Amino acid sequence: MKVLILGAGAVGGYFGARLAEAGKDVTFLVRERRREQLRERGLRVQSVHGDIHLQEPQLIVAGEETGTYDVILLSNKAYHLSDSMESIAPYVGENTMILPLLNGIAHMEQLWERFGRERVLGGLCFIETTLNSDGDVVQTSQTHEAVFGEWSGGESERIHLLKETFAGTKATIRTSADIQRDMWQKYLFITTLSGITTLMNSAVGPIREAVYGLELTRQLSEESASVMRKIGAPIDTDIVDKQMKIFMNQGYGMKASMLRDMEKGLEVEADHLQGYLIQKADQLGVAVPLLKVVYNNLKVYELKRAADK
Ligand SMILES: NC(=O)C1=CN([C@@H]2O[C@H](COP(=O)(O)OP(=O)(O)OC[C@H]3O[C@@H](n4cnc5c(N)ncnc54)[C@H](OP(=O)(O)O)[C@@H]3O)[C@@H](O)[C@H]2O)C=CC1
Ligand SMILES: CC(C)(CO)C(=O)C(=O)O
Repeated sequence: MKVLILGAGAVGGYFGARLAEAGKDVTFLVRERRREQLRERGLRVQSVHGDIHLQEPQLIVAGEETGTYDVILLSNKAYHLSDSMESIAPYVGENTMILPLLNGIAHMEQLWERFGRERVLGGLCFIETTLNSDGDVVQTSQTHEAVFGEWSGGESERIHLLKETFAGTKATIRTSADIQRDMWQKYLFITTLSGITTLMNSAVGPIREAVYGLELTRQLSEESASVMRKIGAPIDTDIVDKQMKIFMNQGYGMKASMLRDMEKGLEVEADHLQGYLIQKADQLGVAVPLLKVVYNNLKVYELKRAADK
């Protein structure tokens, strides 16, 4: 199978390098500046699971003619979705599968609208990874998992083929028969984790220790879960309890990628994650006061960032 990865950033660079390391036919669709950097340094990954150095990763920029691909992994940030969809469009054929690894859920509707529901799989990833100042991927904790499946559930023939394609890769790339639930639950987890760590400007350890840290984290999770339930999202009844346990088990220095991006002065996915849920909450009459504090904090960051430019 021919695999195209949109973006060679923290997530796409990591999983793409792992696939290439395993000998899969992987091409990265990147922008000009990233292509120059990757041509100069190669694609380097520093990882707790072993480093990788791809000296000459296969690279294209949008518009180059290569024909279509069997599967396209999307690993852009949500605020680059429109551009990313335009960039991949020439490489999408009749049977191409589009597998998004973005956090959140709102991108699914945009992808369905642009490419048709049939082509778009559900997907997500659990990984803590970032780019350093040289553009190398730095992956720092044990989990390095990507999950995919048919949005409508079950395991189809094409999902089976994709699973075989990804087999033998030194990362956990697995299927889910209920990817909708997995995506909503990951959305709940990341909305809470990115919300509380950016609001407190801290990794999870000090938040857990501070006087109201756990209470506020739970409140945030419960607010988002109540919106999701009102929407009819398929989340487990005890999901908040389960995710609080996961929160307790994270390493002391664990941070959401959104906080790492803020620390670097980069754009954040506030509208895509917290903003989307607040919009739904307001439409459905669900009170989400703490979620609004979190979102407002991100909006203040965005305003200050724009003023500093
Ligand atoms: N980092 C993490 O630990 C995790 C992130 N996620 C989620 O994964 C998604 C990706 O995050 P992450 O990898 O951190 O983000 P990064 O910013 O590190 O990477 C995104 C990449 O997409 C590229 N890109 C954007 N638009 C285009 C385009 N039109 N053509 C080609 N390349 C493009 C960017 O290229 P350029 O360099 O040119 O800007 C960039 O390299 C987000 O939704 C995030 O929330 C999920 C789990 C963990
Ligand atoms: C919580 C985590 C690290 C899990 O993959 C994540 O999705 C993020 O920080 O963006």
